[in-house]
Amino acid sequence: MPPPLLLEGELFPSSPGMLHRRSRRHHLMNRQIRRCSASTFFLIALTASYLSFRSFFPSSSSYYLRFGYSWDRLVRSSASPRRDSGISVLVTGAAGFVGSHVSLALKKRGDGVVGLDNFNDYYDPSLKRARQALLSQHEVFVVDGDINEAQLLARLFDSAQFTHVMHLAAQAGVRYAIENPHSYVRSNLAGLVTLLEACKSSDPQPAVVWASSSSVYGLNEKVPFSESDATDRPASLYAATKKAGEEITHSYNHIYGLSITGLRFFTVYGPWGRPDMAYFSFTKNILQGKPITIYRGKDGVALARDFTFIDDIVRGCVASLDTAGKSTGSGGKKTGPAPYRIFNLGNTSPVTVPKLVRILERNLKAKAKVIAKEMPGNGDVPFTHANISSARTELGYEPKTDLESGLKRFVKWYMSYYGDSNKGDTNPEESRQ
Ligand SMILES: O=C(O)[C@H]1O[C@H](OP(=O)(O)OP(=O)(O)OC[C@H]2O[C@@H](n3ccc(=O)[nH]c3=O)[C@H](O)[C@@H]2O)[C@H](O)[C@@H](O)[C@@H]1O
Repeated sequence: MPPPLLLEGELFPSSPGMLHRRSRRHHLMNRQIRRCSASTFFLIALTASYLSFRSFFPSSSSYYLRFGYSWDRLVRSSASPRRDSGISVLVTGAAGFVGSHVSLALKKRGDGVVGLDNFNDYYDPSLKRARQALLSQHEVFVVDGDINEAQLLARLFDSAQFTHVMHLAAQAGVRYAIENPHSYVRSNLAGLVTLLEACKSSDPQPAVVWASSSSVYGLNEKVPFSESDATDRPASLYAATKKAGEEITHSYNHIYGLSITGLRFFTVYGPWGRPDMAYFSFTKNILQGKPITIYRGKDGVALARDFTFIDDIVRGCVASLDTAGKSTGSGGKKTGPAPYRIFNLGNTSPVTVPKLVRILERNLKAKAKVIAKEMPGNGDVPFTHANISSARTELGYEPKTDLESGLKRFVKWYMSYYGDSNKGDTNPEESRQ
């Protein structure tokens, strides 16, 4: 194949002058090509080393977003108390129902608060984002992360000196365990242990207050339920994981000197509540003219719950933080005994589910279309009733809100949040009702 014309002319010039000029041009071009190759090589090498540097981190951009200078600054500033002798609290599940309320209450009285939440889609995550937005208005920083991320927890404890951890992140819901048992193991067992490991290794160790559940009483028939009652007959996997949590926290208290307070919440309800709970989904269905199912116990007996209003629960949580003794461990070793406490936080006045529906009907000015069904054997218990003497004595806990006034406040919030647009339709738990 003949060589290209231009090249032929360069190699066999028609005149010496031309040869000279062409040879200089040729020389210059060669130099440019060499320079080009060198810079191309340099660029390739640079890109390669950048890429291999990036691969050290799970995701470089999220790494910098999470652990960059401004992330640290946000964590530190959010964790700093604004009052003398204020406490500094890491609240897990901060975008959840109880977590968001407790975070706000602490921040409002001048304590430092950093939230942690994985924003999972067990129920409508947009409600969790709305709670986060509210917290952000009050300068509470909520970190997007999971309690199973040991590296993240270690970094949080490095960035701020938390005096307390309010552990509320969990897989909630009694009946959903039939559908997704592993999410209970992941959050309520594995996540709990990862969090306790971080607490035990932190120096100084924080005091831990965490959410257990009234469901640990399971098939207990002695009423009202007292903390000293047997809790060895759970009726659901959810209850079993909460009971296991009480044992797990006990072992961390015993071995590492972590100060532990477990709170057995009794069916908490109120504004910004959880859409998977009966009072919430009943409200939505009544407004939409859809039927609701009311379960009945043996021989048609109405089921009852010791429904407890969120503000009362918040007071109990804050009092638990305030009275929690210090952890005694250091460098992963206990230096003396630390407090281990368990309290019922209930309302002490159980109300039947049909009565709950009647109160909702009055507040919503609408009639419920009721389907009555026998309670399915999927983890439910017929009734709950809290003895709160211990919480009264040790925490000064005194519930102030009856179901009538609490539901009134819930309905007011529901109407202002959703309007009558029935926005609740987008909730994933819809399919679970
Ligand atoms: O106190 C607790 O420890 C627990 O309280 C609630 O669990 P639960 O009391 O079962 O609350 P709901 O799911 O709101 O049910 C309340 C009552 O309504 C009944 N119900 C529920 C749903 C339904 O469609 N129909 C119905 O009659 C239930 O059987 C129950 O008696 C929470 O969902 C748990 O996360 C929490 O740990």
